[in-house]
Amino acid sequence: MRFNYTLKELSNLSGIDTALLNKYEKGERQPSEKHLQLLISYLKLNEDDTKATWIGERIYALFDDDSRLFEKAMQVAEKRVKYNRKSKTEHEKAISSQLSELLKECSDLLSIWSSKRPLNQLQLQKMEEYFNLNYTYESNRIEGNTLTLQETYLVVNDGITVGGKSVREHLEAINHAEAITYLGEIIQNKTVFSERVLKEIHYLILKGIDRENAGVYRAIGVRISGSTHLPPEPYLLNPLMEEVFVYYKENKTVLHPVILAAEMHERIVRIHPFIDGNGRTCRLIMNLILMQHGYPIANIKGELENRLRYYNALETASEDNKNAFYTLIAETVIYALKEHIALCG
Ligand SMILES: Nc1ncnc2c1ncn2[C@@H]1O[C@H](COP(=O)(O)OP(=O)(O)OP(=O)(O)O)[C@@H](O)[C@H]1O
Repeated sequence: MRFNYTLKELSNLSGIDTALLNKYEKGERQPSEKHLQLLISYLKLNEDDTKATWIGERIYALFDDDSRLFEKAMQVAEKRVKYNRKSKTEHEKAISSQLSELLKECSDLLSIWSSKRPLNQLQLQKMEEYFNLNYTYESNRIEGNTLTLQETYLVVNDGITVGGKSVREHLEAINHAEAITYLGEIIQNKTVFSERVLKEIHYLILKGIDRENAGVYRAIGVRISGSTHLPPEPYLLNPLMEEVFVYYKENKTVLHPVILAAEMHERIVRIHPFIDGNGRTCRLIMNLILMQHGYPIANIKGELENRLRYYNALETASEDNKNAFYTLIAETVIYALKEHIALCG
């Protein structure tokens, strides 16, 4: 990498230490992603070419002379990239006529629900409290939390400690409720959904439970209990998650919002970027996208039959058949809309 400034000048501009800049220039060290971005902007480098060279160097350093491992890893990466680049037409192919009907029903019910609004402030607040609490209860129930709906209410609303239940279970209820409030703030502030937002939501989920891993991608391999799907190795997380957000950017105005929400849930949970809390975080992401489009929270129920349907749909989705997962989410959205409409009379 050649600089058109003296090291001192560039250091003053970019805030990068001169000794480090010296090593970057001599090729003795690779810049971090943050430094690379700074260098691209201050040196006015071609972003794509510079990033491609940088990634190439990192891959080379990672595999060194192990060409067998290199080829295998490249195949995995290529498969992922192809998967992420699926076009709208391919999505449409995955949508059965029955699912198209369900999506139409979602849109029609949304129009009815939108025409019922605005409700008076108190009515809206009461409804939100009711649905948000149910959502916290069910989402945590999927994850294995044993607090009942009533207990969840007491913990979240009255700060009451329930005898015989662990501190962790209490924190999970409080954290999830807080994460829903955060979704509301994102929508109100019109914050764009990004990787930073994803990590902030995850941070809220694990806050006070696992300080080290809250809001941070995992550094070790994970397995999903009961699933044959093997999430990617940690060194692939950053590029894969970057792809997910490229996908989001490219498709957010193209796909039906219910499909977009389901896709983002499925794509992120398949990568399983966090050590724990992936399910709850992905369900929150899905709901953030739905809410951004005016839909109410889609609450996947935690009772056994429904939980199994949810897991099975994710398992077949990881084998590239997403119809069952899309259908589950569309039906959950329809149920939520009908509940909301019924409550408004
Ligand atoms: N076959 C599968 N492929 C991809 N993801 C799956 C599969 N089966 C289950 N999952 C997802 O993985 C989640 C479990 O991951 P993890 O334990 O990190 O999340 P959690 O939030 O702690 O728990 P939970 O998701 O049960 O609330 C499930 O909730 C579901 O969303």
